[in-house]
Amino acid sequence: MSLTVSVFGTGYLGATHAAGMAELGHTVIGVDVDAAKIERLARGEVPFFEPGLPELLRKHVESGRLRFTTDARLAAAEADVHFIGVGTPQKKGEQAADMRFVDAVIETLAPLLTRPSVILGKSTVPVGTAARLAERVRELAPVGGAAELAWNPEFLREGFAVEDTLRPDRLVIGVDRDRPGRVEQVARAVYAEIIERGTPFLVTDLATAELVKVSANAFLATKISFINAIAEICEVTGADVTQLADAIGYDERIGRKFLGAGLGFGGGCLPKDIRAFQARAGELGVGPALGFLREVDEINLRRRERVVELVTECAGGALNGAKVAVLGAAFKPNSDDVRDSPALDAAGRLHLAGAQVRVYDPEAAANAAAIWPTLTYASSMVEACEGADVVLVATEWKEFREADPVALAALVSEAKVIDGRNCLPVERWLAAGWEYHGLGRFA
Ligand SMILES: NC(=O)C1=CN([C@@H]2O[C@H](COP(=O)(O)OP(=O)(O)OC[C@H]3O[C@@H](n4cnc5c(N)ncnc54)[C@H](O)[C@@H]3O)[C@@H](O)[C@H]2O)C=CC1
Ligand SMILES: O=C(O)[C@H]1O[C@H](OP(=O)(O)OP(=O)(O)OC[C@H]2O[C@@H](n3ccc(=O)[nH]c3=O)[C@H](O)[C@@H]2O)[C@H](O)[C@@H](O)[C@@H]1O
Repeated sequence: MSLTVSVFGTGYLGATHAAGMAELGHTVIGVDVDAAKIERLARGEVPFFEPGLPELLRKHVESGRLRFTTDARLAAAEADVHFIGVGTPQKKGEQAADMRFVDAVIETLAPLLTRPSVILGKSTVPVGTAARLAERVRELAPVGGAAELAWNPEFLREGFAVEDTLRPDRLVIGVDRDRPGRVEQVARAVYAEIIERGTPFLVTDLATAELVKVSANAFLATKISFINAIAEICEVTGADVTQLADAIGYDERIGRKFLGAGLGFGGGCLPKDIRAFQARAGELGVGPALGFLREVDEINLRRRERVVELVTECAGGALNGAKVAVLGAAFKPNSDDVRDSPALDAAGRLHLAGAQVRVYDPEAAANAAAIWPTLTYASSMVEACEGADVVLVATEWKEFREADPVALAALVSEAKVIDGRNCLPVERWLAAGWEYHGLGRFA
């Protein structure tokens, strides 16, 4: 069944979700308060880097199935289902999530709902938010309880956003058990094509759906920090964390995924989500239950310091004036996102410590420069490496993993590389004469 849906927020999540909904056969209206972003999207341009998304978005903009507007009234007038995909960043100077964007959508949209409608929240929110917003919708909507709200968390990964949207591992929808309505049925219609393929479709209460999302991210963050804690032990014992991860990863109960030791996790989600989760647990009087997430955060941030330490050692004990090539600024490859990026953070720390840093990233330089305008940005890997005393691989772009170590060795001043993502073929780099340092291996 083809529906008309709106998506509030057209950032990494919202723009992908809007294009994905169109691909599933629905008519879609993307709504954002950022007029410049909406203008670009309406022309069929994606204002950020996400593989596969430009093609999908353009296809549906051109067919007329996907439109963009800044006018919430248009969405309220035409759509029966409204997704909320606006940001929930960390509050400045606090651990908690800033809910003002989600709240603003409800305050704008709910009074415009003059016919039975369904609101599906996708943003990552503190547990208890959905129940609060459901109440607010009933208060504000002219149709009262005929405007229903459910929570439908999103699990997409940047870099694989289109694939994850169209072929998710599971769909979760949290509903208000005390007010059974038509929301579950509508959600089933929205995702019919995905459900028909046998994708698990879990219907829970509101709190469980909210907690599923933050628990998943907390688990992923914990897994990464676990292996990075072991990397610290490997560094003082001469052990190799990548071999160790392979060995424990063969145990199916553990699994090899997310045991990539290195510079640690960053991005617009894992760091702020584990902090917001701790803050919420504190508010609920169960702070100690999530005390371990503080350690997870600390282990993660220590990896950034360790990289600076390694660069300093490679530069002969002092960073002042050392020429450092930093390859990568994005928080992960196949993304231009630099929010809480370990790569950019390490580059910034090196710069502040007096190193002459030249950063190269195939997609993220413009976003990086907006945060760190005082860093020097090279337009190629070669330009970044020319004359460098130390090369730091900070984001595992394919271009770096597959770089020719012989050619690079001829460009640099000193052939010393720190593999901040344990992603380089070590034997090739050693054979090309490089002094190689990984994290948790060959330290
Ligand atoms: N980026 C990702 O891969 C994923 C993000 N999430 C969650 O999705 C939410 C959004 O994340 P991102 O897309 O990364 O954020 P983002 O910062 O890229 O995009 C947020 C968008 O919301 C817009 N916005 C703010 N107030 C608005 C309003 N009142 N009405 C309409 N639009 C408004 C902003 O202008 C911006 O374009 C967050 O809660 C995040 O935790 C969940 C899964 C994946
Ligand atoms: O809530 C969200 O926004 C999303 O957060 C993460 O997705 P994403 O932030 O796009 O990226 P990940 O692939 O999870 O990587 C996060 C960070 O962990 C790092 N990482 C990942 C894996 C690993 O083994 N080691 C490691 O250091 C990456 O380099 C990156 O900095 C989750 O994987 C998604 O399921 C979730 O929907």
